[in-house]
This record gives sequence, C-alpha cells and structure tokens, in this order.
Amino acid sequence: MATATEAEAMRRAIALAARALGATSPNPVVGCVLLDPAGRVLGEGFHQRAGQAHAEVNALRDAAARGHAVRGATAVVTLEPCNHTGRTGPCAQALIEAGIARVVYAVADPDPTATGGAATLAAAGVATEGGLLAEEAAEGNAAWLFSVTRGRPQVRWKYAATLDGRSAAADGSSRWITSAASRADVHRLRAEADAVVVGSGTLHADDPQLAVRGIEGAVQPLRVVLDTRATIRPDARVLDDAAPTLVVTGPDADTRHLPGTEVLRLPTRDGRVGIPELLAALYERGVRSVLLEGGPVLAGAFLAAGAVDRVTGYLAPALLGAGPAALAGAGIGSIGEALRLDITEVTRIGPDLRLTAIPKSQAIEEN
Ligand SMILES: NC(=O)C1=CN([C@@H]2O[C@H](COP(=O)(O)OP(=O)(O)OC[C@H]3O[C@@H](n4cnc5c(N)ncnc54)[C@H](OP(=O)(O)O)[C@@H]3O)[C@@H](O)[C@H]2O)C=CC1
Ligand SMILES: Nc1c(N[C@@H]2O[C@H](COP(=O)(O)O)[C@@H](O)[C@H]2O)[nH]c(=O)[nH]c1=O
Repeated sequence: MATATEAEAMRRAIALAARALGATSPNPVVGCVLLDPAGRVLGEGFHQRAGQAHAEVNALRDAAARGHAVRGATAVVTLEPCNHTGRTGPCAQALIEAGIARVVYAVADPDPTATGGAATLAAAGVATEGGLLAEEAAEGNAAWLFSVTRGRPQVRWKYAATLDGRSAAADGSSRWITSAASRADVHRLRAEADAVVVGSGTLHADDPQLAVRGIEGAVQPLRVVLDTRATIRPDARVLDDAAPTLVVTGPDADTRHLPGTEVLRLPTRDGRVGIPELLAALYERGVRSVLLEGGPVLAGAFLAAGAVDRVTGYLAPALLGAGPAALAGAGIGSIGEALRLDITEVTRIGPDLRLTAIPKSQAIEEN
C-alpha cells in the first residue's frame, strides 16, 4: 500500500507534469519525485519536450545535483516508467541501474511501444505498485491517453456566445462577444493544445492570428485552416511567422498563390475536406490535442463526424436575438438525437461564464 507521503509526492509529480502540458507531444506529460526511505524528497523532475530527458531521468539528475544518493529510494511517477529505447533510453532500466528500491506509479502506459516497464522493474526485484491517484493523473494526461488508444487527437471545441447562444451578430461581426479576461483564458487553451483549427469562413470573416499571446514560454500550437479551395490570401494573419501554419485543402485546389506555405491536400467528403482524414493526418504528425476554434459550420461538421470530445463555452451576458448560432448543421433532427453532455466545470471569468462539458458517452467509457 502506498503511504500518505507517497500520495503527497504523487500530487507534486502531477503538478510538475502539468507544467509541460502542450509542450511534449507526441509524448505524454510525466512528473517524478524521488523519496528516501524516511519520505524526504531527494529530487524531482518532469518531461519538458519530446526528444528530451524523461521525468525519471530528470529526477535522478536533480537528486545528483542536490548531492543526494538514491540507492534504496522510492520513485513516485505519474505514468508507468517506459520500457523502450526511443529518442531516449528506457526509464525502467535507468531506475534499476540507479538502485531504486520501490516504484509507485499512477497510470499504466497504454502505448504498445512503451508499455511493460512495471514488469521489467518487478523482474529486477524492484517493489512496484500502480494506481496511486490514477484518476487525477489520467485527467492531467487526458488528451494523450485518449489519442494513443484511438489513433486520433482529442478535440476540444471552444466557442464564445451570447446568453441566447449566438456566435456572431446578424451582420457577421463577432469581435468581441466575450470579455478580455475570457479571451486571455482562451490563450491558455491554445497553449495547452498541439493544434488550433478553423474553417475558411472564420478565416475570411475574422482574419484571426490564432497564435498564443501573453503566456511566457508557451509552445505555439500548429495553426490549421480548412480551406477546401485554397481561398486564403497570402497576407492572411494566420500565415505570419508567430507559429507554424498548415493550410488543408481538397485534392485539386490551386495553391500557386501560396509559395512557401505548407499545404496538405486531403480527400473531400461532400465537397469539403474530410474530417476523419484530417484527424488521421494530424495524429500522424504528432498532434495529440486539437482546439477547434470554429466557426459554427466547421464545429457542426466535427460534431456530425463524432469528433467533439470536450466542449468549452464562454458565455457573455449579452443578447443578440439574431445571427448565427454557435453550432450549425450537425445533422441532428430530433431531441432524441441530441448529444448529451456532463458539465464538468463552471467558472466565472470576469463578467462571463466558462463551461466545460464532456459527452456522456465518453464519460461512461472512461469511468
Ligand atoms: N464566437 C465564436 O466563438 C466564433 C465565431 N465565429 C464567427 O463565425 C462566422 C464564420 O462562421 P462559419 O462560416 O461557420 O466559419 P467556419 O470557420 O466554420 O468555416 C466554414 C467553412 O469551412 C470550410 N470547410 C472545410 N472543410 C470543412 C468541413 N469538413 N466541414 C465544414 N466546413 C469545412 C467550408 O468552406 P470550403 O469548403 O469552401 O473551404 C466551410 O464553408 C464569422 O462571423 C465568425 O466571426 C467564428 C469562430 C468562433
Ligand atoms: N469572437 C470571439 C472569439 N472568436 C474566435 O477568436 C478568433 C480570433 O483569434 P485571434 O485573432 O488570435 O485573437 C476568431 O477567429 C474566433 O475563432 N473568441 C472569443 O473567445 N471571444 C469572442 O468574443
């Protein structure tokens, strides 16, 4: 049984892991704390970027830098230590070689190429225990765990609307519905995502930049524009150098006006870029989480494709009475077909409300 000190160390490891959310894909976020037999912290670390040292190795280095020997110590890790040699060596082996006597981890590694660390540790005589604070640790790694088991990124649809559910005014103007505080909060969502996606409608109406602003050290997500016929103008703000951008078109789009822009041609469905094809291609590029920023037509198409996994709505205390609804054309005709969600969070942000919700079907699956 894990001790209260180990549980406290796991909470710290989960917090450490969260610091790198949005920066590690295609890898998970992982945190690690090393304890001596009396429960004192010897070292701690987290995985900061794909290709760089894993959490366990950083914690071992931290202990060494602090002048602490780790032989006989306990490693508390948010994810089962990996068992494979990828860009870095296997962590299970590193822990064994360092003389770690006990490993307590939260979540088993579902990645078929990396799994098996617990068995390797146990075979080497290391006392190994999984499942400590598993739910909290899994929530911290939700997008990665989701994507690795399904082979597509997890999609969070974000929208801003008035209390009567309008996402733009009747004349098409929509800047700004929500407060500056809410819009700043959206930049945190962008920073946590690997890619931010909009359709050509939003592109032409808003000329959005879609980069993370105001968060120091944030890794910029890939900006993705779904533009079947490549109607984007070369001077669109989304093509500036603040972050990488991918313009996704149908197979026959004329892109001669976009020299130097990365274009991905995908098959169409009903004359528009295919969403399953898009998600598969993004996964292939290492994208594990997508922030879908609109607009209503594209959001409806994602919903119809069964590809809305999280919803974050910012509701402003304003009424419009006309103008597009937040979501259009999702192919839902009767109340029985409504996608039912569980609200998992409600927070006041300045004058607005932020709501987060998860489809009921996924909540059942994940419990
Ligand atoms: N309040 C908010 O949160 C937001 C509001 N808005 C507002 O919404 C309005 C724009 O809305 P909207 O036109 O819905 O914008 P979208 O960004 O949803 O763009 C829709 C267009 O995307 C293209 N597209 C490419 N592939 C697909 C696909 N598989 N499914 C659906 N569309 C696809 C289509 O054009 P094509 O095939 O020709 O490329 C389609 O017409 C603006 O007024 C904007 O200000 C926008 C975003 C957020
Ligand atoms: N109007 C509206 C939003 N609109 C979204 O923000 C995008 C603009 O991004 P950027 O150019 O980077 O600031 C825009 O295209 C649309 O996706 N978001 C909100 O949080 N609140 C708002 O009231």
